[in-house]
Amino acid sequence: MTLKLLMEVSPQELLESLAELQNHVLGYVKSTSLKCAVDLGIPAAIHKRGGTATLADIAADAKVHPAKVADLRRMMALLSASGIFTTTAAAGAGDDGGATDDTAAVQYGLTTTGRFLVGWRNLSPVAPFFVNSLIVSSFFDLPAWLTSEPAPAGAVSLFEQAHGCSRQEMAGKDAGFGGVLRDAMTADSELFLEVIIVDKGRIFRGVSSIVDVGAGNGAGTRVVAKAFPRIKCTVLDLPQSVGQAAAAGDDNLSFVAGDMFESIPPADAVLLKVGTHP
Ligand SMILES: C[S@@+](CC[C@H](N)C(=O)[O-])C[C@H]1O[C@@H](n2cnc3c(N)ncnc32)[C@H](O)[C@@H]1O
Repeated sequence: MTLKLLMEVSPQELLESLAELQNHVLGYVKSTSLKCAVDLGIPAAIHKRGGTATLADIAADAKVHPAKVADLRRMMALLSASGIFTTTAAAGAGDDGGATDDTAAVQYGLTTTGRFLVGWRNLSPVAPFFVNSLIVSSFFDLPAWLTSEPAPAGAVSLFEQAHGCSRQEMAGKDAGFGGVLRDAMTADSELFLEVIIVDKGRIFRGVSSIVDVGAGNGAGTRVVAKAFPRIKCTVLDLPQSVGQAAAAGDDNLSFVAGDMFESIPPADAVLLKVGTHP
């Protein structure tokens, strides 16, 4: 088959196909590099410097070892080609016959996507969650999951099949995972509800009570409660999720521990949002 294919395709097509395959098998380098940039605070460093920074600035702020600045440049090039950072030639670069220190030759900035990783309501916590070893490793079980019989009581998620418990249960057992899950859910919910309020705020008109079903720690519900102080907001989630969050209620925000399949507190409207799903 391969020999026949080799005779059918042009050398150009062959090279393009091999490059495409490499792109796929190395796809994880893109997401792990993004997580690395977030872990090292690179988007925040660019933001703090007024929106642009040289490689030398970034290496200094991110405390990259001087011997590895060339590797940092490669990672920045990958993330620039992937739409996270912009690159522009720094003023004066290239005017000196190549004598310029090339760590100062390029200014890195943030694309619109990159800007969602910094500042108010930023989404940077979703990177350490989605690129967490427990989440990523569950995808190695995809062939077994696809070919196995569903459990009699309903489908078992890929995560459950790989780790023997749900993500919420894992969050209870592994504090590190619990932290990245909580932070990702909070960031996702807060931004999502802000967007809904800005873009579709009229849907809240005339509503005097809302119950947010499966609201986790209620981060998104809190955004609604703050924007509409006259709406009585209720968070409903399982006891293990409501737990400590319940202590942080507000005048128009309360928490109810319960199972949505048993009962849902009465309200004018029900909010059901599912986010941060791998
Ligand atoms: C993926 S999180 C979504 C949290 C939040 N709504 C968001 O979009 O970020 C799903 C939530 O549903 C909750 N949940 C799952 N089963 C539930 C049930 N039977 N009753 C109430 N909440 C439930 C989980 O505890 C978890 O907090």
